Amino acid sequence: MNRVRQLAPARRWASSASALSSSSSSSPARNVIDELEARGFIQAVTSPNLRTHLESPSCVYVGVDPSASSLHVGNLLPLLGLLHFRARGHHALALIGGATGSIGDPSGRSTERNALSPAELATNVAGITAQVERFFSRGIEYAGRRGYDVASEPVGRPAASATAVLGARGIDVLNNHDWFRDVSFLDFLRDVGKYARVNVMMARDSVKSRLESDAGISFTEFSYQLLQAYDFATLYRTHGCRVQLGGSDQWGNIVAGIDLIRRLNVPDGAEEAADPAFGLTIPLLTTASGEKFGKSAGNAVWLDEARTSVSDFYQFFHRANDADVEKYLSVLTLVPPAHIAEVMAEHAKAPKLRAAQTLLAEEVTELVHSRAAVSRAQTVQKVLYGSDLASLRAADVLAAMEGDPRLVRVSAADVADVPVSKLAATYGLAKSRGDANRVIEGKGLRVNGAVVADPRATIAHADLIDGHLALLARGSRDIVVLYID
Ligand SMILES: N[C@@H](Cc1ccc(O)cc1)C(=O)O
Repeated sequence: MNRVRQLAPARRWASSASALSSSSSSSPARNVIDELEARGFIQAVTSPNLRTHLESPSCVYVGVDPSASSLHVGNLLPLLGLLHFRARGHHALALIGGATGSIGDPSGRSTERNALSPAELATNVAGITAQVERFFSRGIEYAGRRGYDVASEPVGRPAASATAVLGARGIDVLNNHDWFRDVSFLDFLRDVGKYARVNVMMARDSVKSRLESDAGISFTEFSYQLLQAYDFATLYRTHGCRVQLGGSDQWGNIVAGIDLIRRLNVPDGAEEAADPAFGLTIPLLTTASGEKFGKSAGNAVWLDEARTSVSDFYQFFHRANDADVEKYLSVLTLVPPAHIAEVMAEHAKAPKLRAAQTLLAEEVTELVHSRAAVSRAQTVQKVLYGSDLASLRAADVLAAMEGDPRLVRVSAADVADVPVSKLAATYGLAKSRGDANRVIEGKGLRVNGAVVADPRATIAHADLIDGHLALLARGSRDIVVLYID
């Protein structure tokens, strides 16, 4: 089940990674930092030297803890950040926190987490690992379609010792349990804890805010920062990875890693010539009204299609507010900034057409699901919004709405000569025929887009879309699609 690459256990790790500057490969076309900055991806960097560092191919990592069995749209930002690095010729590592996920990061949380059972954790690790793999294989193809040179493997061969472990795709997915499982508690206290200063650990935002609360913080969560620091130091040693990317709440953990790398690799008393490693944080994505991005009516929007259907996923982005859509296009898609500007200018002329939201929904759905998923989602969209109904193909609707309870297959005999008020009641659009009659009287029922005037009207074959479809809609929300064989 554990499909990630196995690493040699990290027992001794005092040797430093070889210098990146010795790499003779050609540099990526454009400094990824400029691109990330232009797109509003950068909250803070740990050193101004990061830009120079990234003139040469480098290795960058992002960690994801498996707190659920699927990622949600809120996880997209760091993954897209990593994709930008890969698309600009750097080597990207996605780290699944099989070990850290059993501890729980206190960053950005006001209360202690409930520990996951080992079985839950294993399910989550498997789910998220597969999803991250899929995200990057689709992401690399998507980047290729948006004009990035991703066909060749990244020139990033940061450390001589890393050549053996860096995969040819330029993206690797690792699991930190692969090195933590061989580290004993005593090893950890001796080799890592010795370098950590408790006063510094207590001053981190994630810990400080919890120390002030009545419940305090457990020793377990307090130690989390050291685990993440150890990851960074391990990837530095095994992969020559010198850059970590994370959400803005990850600043303290990233800095803890850089401190540890420095203590382990810069001999006591030596001048710190250069930054041994770097961190870069991404701003928290919020809506214009200040809410955290990624919830739809209080529920997370998942990347797993079994949890959030492709069409709900598409609709979530299609519903983005005018005030948010430009920012989302910048950080959640690889549409070039100049094109975003054009679309926004077009959008400003006729916001009702939702040109910008359509582009956003199309791009993110293509990136996360596929191009075929975009057309399926758009078919469902036409059905739900009653737009351009005449262009619908019955077979497409069947395929796009497969498994959707709003799609009902019936025989011609089920519908022939049956008054529409009865159909509405039978298929759940009204509580009873009386209710249906009242809705029809109030001009609240439509069949294939046309308002029903007479409750006794029946649906003739000629009324069907593409010979098979009768879309019954009550108001703007409730809909039943009858597919008549
Ligand atoms: N702490 C990160 C996940 C992470 C885990 C391990 C790492 O090495 C890095 C990051 C988070 O909660 O988002």
